[in-house]
Amino acid sequence: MDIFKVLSRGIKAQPKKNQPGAPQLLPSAGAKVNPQFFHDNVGGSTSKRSRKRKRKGAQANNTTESGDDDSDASDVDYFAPKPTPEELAAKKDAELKADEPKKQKPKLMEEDECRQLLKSHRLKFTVLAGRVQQAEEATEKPSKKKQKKNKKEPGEKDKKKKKKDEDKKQIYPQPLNSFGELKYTYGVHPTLADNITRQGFRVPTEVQMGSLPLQLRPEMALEKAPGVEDVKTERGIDFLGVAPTGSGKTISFLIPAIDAIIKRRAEDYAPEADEHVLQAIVVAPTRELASQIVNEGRKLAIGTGVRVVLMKRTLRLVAEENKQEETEQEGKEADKDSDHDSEAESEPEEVVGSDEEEEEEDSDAEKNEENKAEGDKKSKKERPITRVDILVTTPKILLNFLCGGEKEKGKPRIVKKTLPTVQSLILDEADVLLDPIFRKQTMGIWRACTHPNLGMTCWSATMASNIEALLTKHIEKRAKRTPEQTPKPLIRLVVGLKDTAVPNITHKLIYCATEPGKLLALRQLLHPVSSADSGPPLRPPFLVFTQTIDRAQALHDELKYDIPLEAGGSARVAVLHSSLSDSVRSKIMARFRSGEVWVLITTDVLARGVDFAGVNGVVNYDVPVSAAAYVHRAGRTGRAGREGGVAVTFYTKDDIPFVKSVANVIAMSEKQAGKDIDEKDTVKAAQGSVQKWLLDALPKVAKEDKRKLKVRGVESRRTGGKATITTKSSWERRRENNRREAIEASKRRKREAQKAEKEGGAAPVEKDQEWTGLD
Ligand SMILES: Nc1ncnc2c1ncn2[C@@H]1O[C@H](COP(=O)(O)OP(=O)(O)OP(=O)(O)O)[C@@H](O)[C@H]1O
Repeated sequence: MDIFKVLSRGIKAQPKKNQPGAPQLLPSAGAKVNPQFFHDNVGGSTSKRSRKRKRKGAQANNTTESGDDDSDASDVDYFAPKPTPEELAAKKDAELKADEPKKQKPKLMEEDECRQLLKSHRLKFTVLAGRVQQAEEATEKPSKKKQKKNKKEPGEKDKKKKKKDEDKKQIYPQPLNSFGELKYTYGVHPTLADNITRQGFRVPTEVQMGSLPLQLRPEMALEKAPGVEDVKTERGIDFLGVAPTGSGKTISFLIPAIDAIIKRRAEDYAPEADEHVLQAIVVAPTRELASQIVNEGRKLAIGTGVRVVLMKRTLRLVAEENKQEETEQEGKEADKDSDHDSEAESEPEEVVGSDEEEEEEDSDAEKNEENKAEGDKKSKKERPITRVDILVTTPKILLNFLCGGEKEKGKPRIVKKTLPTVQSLILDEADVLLDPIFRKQTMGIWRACTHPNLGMTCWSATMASNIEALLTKHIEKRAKRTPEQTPKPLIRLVVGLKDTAVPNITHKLIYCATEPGKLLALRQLLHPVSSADSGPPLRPPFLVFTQTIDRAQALHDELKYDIPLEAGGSARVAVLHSSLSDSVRSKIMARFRSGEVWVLITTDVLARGVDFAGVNGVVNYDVPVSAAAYVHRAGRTGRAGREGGVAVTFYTKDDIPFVKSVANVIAMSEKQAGKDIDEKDTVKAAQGSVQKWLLDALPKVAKEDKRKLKVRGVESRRTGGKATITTKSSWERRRENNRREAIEASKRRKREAQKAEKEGGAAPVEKDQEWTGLD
């Protein structure tokens, strides 16, 4: 080793912050983050506990900024003896133990303190359904005349009333102050609790603070809350969690699911019984997200004996035959009562959604696997049943199992099997799972879970009110068919403002006059000429979203040689979409996670749920088709409270109908982050990105058009034409077309000549088919 080099490292002056060469605050820069989003000072003073937490957080931030954190000392002192890995592990364990509160009788917070802490973290709980009073009122149905009259009431009045009612329903349950409380206050199994701390999670995020006590021990969480006399929790609760992207919703549903299984197993222990009984199903819209959930679940379940498995086509589960008549009847009832969304229930047995629009298309690899399996019926019969406690699945693949095969064109599907042992159904990204794209499939799975005490939890960063209403109505209806006839309380937690924000990242809207202009702008981001041109710093790795698979592919073809060979070349740019096979998709994911791929071009298949801790930025090459789509795409950066993420959105004049809603999300995000304080004029916050005068001048888009845009996107980008991604001039494209046509014509002539020769005749003479040369 060069000793001079080592010595010089110790004396080399570190560049100061904000100077060239100084380390930048980037999401991938490290793990020193505070995963909590909000710390408001409520009413001028915060509670003792929250003050304590805030000081802790502030300290962590200060030490990070000043750079004099203890843990960094050994990095600076190059001659200090380095601890062995065993010593480091022992030190970490000791630190974790010191963080835990001593075993003591659970101490609950007083009402006021609780209320202030919840407010300071912007946690808002509402009982959406299942209050005993409500259930009684619901039985006294208003007459049809009265209903009509109510509908005619002026909208403003209705809105005010609705808001008042919602405020009334708000409740203040106990929050989780530290992960240590899980074990000692909420009775979580010690192995599971240890697995949580071992993953390095120190401070619960807001959604974890709010949701874990209620899911684990609802009666205790509501013990000191006022106004909950009519919220009966003996049979558990149903839960709806709406929290920002990257806020830790995954472990919020996995912890209670795993813990419930451990407890049930301990209660119903029978030496001869099968240890693994399917008790929980997690449904996610894409395969990438489903396998990510499996990984998270397995880490949490280490040493607990709980098996978390990813659903596959070839997997066999323990299921019962469905009593078909009963299901039909159920479907008809649901259909009769449906008044706000006919699509949801119009064909109760036809449970599969539109194959065309689905993100989850069958991959070749899976089809081959299936064909092979079908070809050998004998081996299929012999295939053993998979022992599983928690099943993670995409909707279609589980429904195919329940219906006994794939959908035949034009035929309605019947759910032939039920899953009576499932006691917990979890919908991750619930708004998309209950959207028309997946709704019939999700409903089919829900109906197949026939346990009378089935618990339902739904999660997303965005939740439209019609989806929420649909969910509430179905929970209530289902409850009427149970022996108790009353629904469990459905409690909704909203973290921050509902639906609208990605608060901890920088947003940027860039106008490009033409489609090729977008390509130039993207290249400008990749290779900025000067820092002034480059806008916000966008460093690899980053994700680029396009509207369609074809566009993703075309953009990849354009960009793959943009990284110099010396820096990795075309291996640094990759494309991932749903028409690639499963194995290719997972290989690309692994390469992106490991840092080998710097620019990953993709479609909305990666927009939801997928967690890449190191992603520094997101580029919306094509504008997202709705505010929710923007939230999810932009939320792939700045995960777990990491700051420094950037979301850049290009728009052309074709995108005008979408820009307003995107700008509003940006404004809300900045407002939530405290960057803009203008209460009334939300769009003002986005002035840095898009001009307010321009936004004001934009036409309002009709609801129906908005719906069409959401499903189809910008039409010209689907069909190609003007919106084709290419940097070639029209002259070059024409020349290429001519050349291609000439080659094809020549091949055709050759084929025909050969054919004629074989048949013994003369070669055909082509009329008017001369090559006209290059244009
Ligand atoms: N308490 C915590 N402290 C630190 N990091 C956490 C904590 N809880 C979760 N994380 C990490 O935060 C990241 C994001 O979590 P997760 O994927 O669950 O977010 P999410 O809310 O489901 O996001 P999305 O809405 O995009 O699906 C993960 O890498 C996870 O390990």
